[in-house]
Amino acid sequence: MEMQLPPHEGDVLSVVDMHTGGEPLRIILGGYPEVRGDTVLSKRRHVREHLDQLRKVLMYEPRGHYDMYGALIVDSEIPEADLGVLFMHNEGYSTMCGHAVIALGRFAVDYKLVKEPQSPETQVNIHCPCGLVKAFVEYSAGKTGGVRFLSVPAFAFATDVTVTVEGFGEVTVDVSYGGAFYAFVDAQRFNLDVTKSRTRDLVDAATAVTNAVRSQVKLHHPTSDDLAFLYGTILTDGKDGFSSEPTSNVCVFAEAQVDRSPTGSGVTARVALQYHKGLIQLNQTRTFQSGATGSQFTGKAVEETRCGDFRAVVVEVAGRAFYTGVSRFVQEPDDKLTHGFLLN
Ligand SMILES: O=C(O)[C@H]1NCC[C@@H]1O
Repeated sequence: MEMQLPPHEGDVLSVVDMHTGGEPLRIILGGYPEVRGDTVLSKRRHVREHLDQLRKVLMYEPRGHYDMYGALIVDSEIPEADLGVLFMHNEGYSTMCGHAVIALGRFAVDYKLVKEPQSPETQVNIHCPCGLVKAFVEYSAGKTGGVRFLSVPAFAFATDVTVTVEGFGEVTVDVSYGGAFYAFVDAQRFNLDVTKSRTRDLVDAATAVTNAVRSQVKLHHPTSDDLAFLYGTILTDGKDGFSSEPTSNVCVFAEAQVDRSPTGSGVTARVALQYHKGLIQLNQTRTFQSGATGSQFTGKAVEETRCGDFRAVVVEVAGRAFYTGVSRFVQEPDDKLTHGFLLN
């Protein structure tokens, strides 16, 4: 039977679904109104203020779920960018997303958003809200594969900051930036293990840390105030010294959303932190494993740079994304739940 659209009213939202290390990415192909704004950052403000109901339609139940993640492709004001992108999740709009860049790199080549793919790698310049991210997509015999990307300058913002965390007392955290700001804590501080503990316990501890840092530490970013907020907390296994063994972490971001992947922007921030502490050298590759699914990314600092007054590094992260399907979503006017809902 041929697929036909059911009864509906209004625009049909069409998407391609992928996952990177288990973390979903819903790439929006059509159905969105024009996103106004001269820059990718101002487009991010525009969708937040004027089109947020569409985020809920696509991210929330019944079409999505609590931990759904999305990407909306937009025009970029940077001439060398192949595409601009806005990221969305259960609470709003992120400034950087590594798992999405890994998926979008493949998608951009497969859906011909770049001219003339090159073997063995095709470069795709993706303008994220945090800045230009260069992705390199494996390409041979017409097929796309793994993706590595060079992120925006990443830096340790503050180390050994003590905050008072509700339910846990004083906790010492590091705060680092990898396109978004994260707090980092060894899960042992909460008697938890990122690979074995219940997800709910990891989420509770990480969320308490996020709330504490958000209210007690003032963040700033040298290039834009839009970037100066804490995106989430990453609990680690504490294995930050260089080793050829993988190190595990779990990222809890936005509104207690759990990343299934090792978190590309988190790996970027964690590598910057390890480099800042003298625990790794340039070009020493580490493997980062998701405590949630066991999926892996690699990460290394490849170059020293600056970001305003911060000593920063360019970090390369690599991983693999897969397609899971395509969908067309419709709405019916008498459906009271059409705008989406979440269960807490
Ligand atoms: O890989 C990343 O960077 C992202 N995954 C979900 C949370 C982060 O934005």
